Order: sequence, then C-alpha cells, then structure tokens
Amino acid sequence: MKIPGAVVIVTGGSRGLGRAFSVELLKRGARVCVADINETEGRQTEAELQRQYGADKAFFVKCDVTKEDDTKDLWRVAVERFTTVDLMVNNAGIMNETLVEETVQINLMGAMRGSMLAFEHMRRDRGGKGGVIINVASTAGLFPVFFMPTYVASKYALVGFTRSWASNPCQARFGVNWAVLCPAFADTSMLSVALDGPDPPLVTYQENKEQVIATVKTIGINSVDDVSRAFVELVEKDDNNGAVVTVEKNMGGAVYRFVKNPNCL
Ligand SMILES: NC(=O)c1ccc[n+]([C@@H]2O[C@H](COP(=O)([O-])OP(=O)(O)OC[C@H]3O[C@@H](n4cnc5c(N)ncnc54)[C@H](O)[C@@H]3O)[C@@H](O)[C@H]2O)c1
Ligand SMILES: CC[C@@H](O)/C=C/C=C\C[C@@H](O)/C=C/C=C/C=C\[C@@H](O)CCCC(=O)O
Repeated sequence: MKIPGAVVIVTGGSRGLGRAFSVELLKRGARVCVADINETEGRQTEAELQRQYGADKAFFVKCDVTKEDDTKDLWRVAVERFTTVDLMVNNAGIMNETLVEETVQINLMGAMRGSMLAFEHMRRDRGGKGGVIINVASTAGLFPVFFMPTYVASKYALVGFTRSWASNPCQARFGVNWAVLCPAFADTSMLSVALDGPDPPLVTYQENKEQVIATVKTIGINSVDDVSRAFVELVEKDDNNGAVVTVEKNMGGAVYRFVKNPNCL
C-alpha cells in the first residue's frame, strides 16, 4: 500500500517496535493512532510525535487490547478523528512465561480482536475501502523455542490465524490483505528485561542458561531499525497478502515468504 496519506492504528505503540513503526509511517506521510495500555509512555510518545510531525498527524489512545470495550473505543476514536483506517498493526505483546493467561490474552486474543475490528471496518463487500492488517508475531511463531513455550504458542496461533484469513478464497472480494511480521530477537525492552534480569521470566532458564544465551547469540539480535525496515517494505508491497516476513540478524535479515497456499511456507 501507499503510505503517504494512509491512516494507521498501531497497538503497543508507546515504545519499542510499535513506536518505531509509527515513526517510519509518519516520516512517510501517514497519520498514526498510537494505542497502548501504558498511558505515561503513550502521552510522552504522542507529544514527541506531534512535535516532530504535527498535531494533526499523530495521537494516543489508551487501550488495553485484552478489553473488547477498549478496542472498540480505540476504533471509534480513530475513525472519528481520521474518518477511515487503512492499516491496522497489531503489535502489542508481552514475553513473560510466568503470565500464561495474560500472554495468550494480549499476544493472541488482543491481536485477533484488533484484526476482526479492522476487517469489519475495511472489507469492501460491506462498504469499506479495503486495507491491510499486519500482525506482529515472531520467529518464535514459526519455530519452537524451549524457554518460552507459552509465548511460542501465542505467536504460532497468531501466525495461523493471519495466514488462514490471507488464504480465504473470498480475500480479493473483501479487499483486505493480511500479513504477519516475524522478527527474531530485537533490541527493545522486551529483550533486555528478559535477558538482563537476575531471573528472566523463562522456562527452565536456571537449568539451561547457557543454551538460552547460545540461542540468542546464534540467531543474533536485530536492531529496531532492522525490524522497522522490514516492516516498511512489507507495508509498501502491494501484493503483501499472505506474506510471512522473518527478520533474523545472523540469518541474512529479512526474508519474505508469500503464503498463497496455506499448506506451504
Ligand atoms: N523484542 C523482541 O525481541 C521481539 C521479537 C519478535 C517479536 N516481538 C514482538 O514485537 C511486538 C513489540 O514488542 P517490543 O519488543 O516492542 O516490546 P515492548 O515491551 O518494548 O513494547 C510492547 C508494547 O506493548 C504494550 N502492551 C503490553 N500489553 C498491552 C496491552 N494489554 N494492551 C495494549 N498495549 C500493551 C506495552 O505497553 C509496550 O508499549 C510484540 O508483539 C513482541 O512479541 C518482539
Ligand atoms: C532470551 C530471552 C527471550 O525470552 C527473549 C525474547 C524476546 C523477544 C521475543 C521473541 O519474539 C523472540 C523470539 C526469537 C526466537 C529466536 C529463535 C527461534 O525463532 C528459533 C529460530 C530457528 C531458526 O530460525 O531456524
């Protein structure tokens, strides 16, 4: 899709990858609604983005993606402010193996809820203009990672959900493209909190510390820019329906796989 003039909702946009995606979109002339549960950081990000790109180009909405009412309010406010939404980026997520329910509610149910609200708004067969839905999963949604099974489950499910909608025979009639971004480790607070703390919220970390660290070293740590570049390329591709984009620092960066047939990757 063309970014100039596009209207975008980014969940989890107060910091990290979501904030970086928002900046790249604003740089290219989009208008962005930043949604996040963290209001303090969200207001700070809103002020910085408005200062840089204009008060009419970016605004923050407090939204807990686990709450249906919050997500519906997010859409109501975004449409009131910008009339339409062209791209939905379901990016909000946590990585903490001690929070099983929360992980599923945020990483999976939150992204599914945001996806379905976007789909109903965008679908051409019911008066919408079409659009794009990008779900931010992880390479941990494509490969098992022994030290974060719950996180992996949430991301595998998100990949499957997104690819299933992308492979719907009515997809062209709906006019909504579905894609999933699957970075490996990226240098944000999610990774630093997981790695730097004395007892990272991982499964059997104490028993397998060396293996965890070896996995990170083998795969490498993406910079936020590495992931943002892949994100922008994915957004700008007109034929991004069914795209599964991995971003792995030591495996050559971004790799685009277009899933036309749900049985192949
Ligand atoms: N950092 C990595 O290594 C990495 C790798 C692959 C995928 N990802 C995924 O990328 C996305 C962004 O991760 P990040 O690294 O920027 O993490 P981050 O912790 O820096 O940012 C996550 C954002 O989501 C928000 N959030 C958390 N729960 C929420 C909720 N219930 N409702 C609304 N917002 C909520 C947080 O407030 C935060 O602003 C996540 O989905 C994550 O799983 C991260
Ligand atoms: C090291 C602490 C860890 O829990 C931090 C996680 C931070 C981000 C979350 C997650 O999205 C990152 C996942 C990265 C996974 C990397 C490895 C696997 O995908 C295995 C890849 C195998 C392959 O590419 O062949």
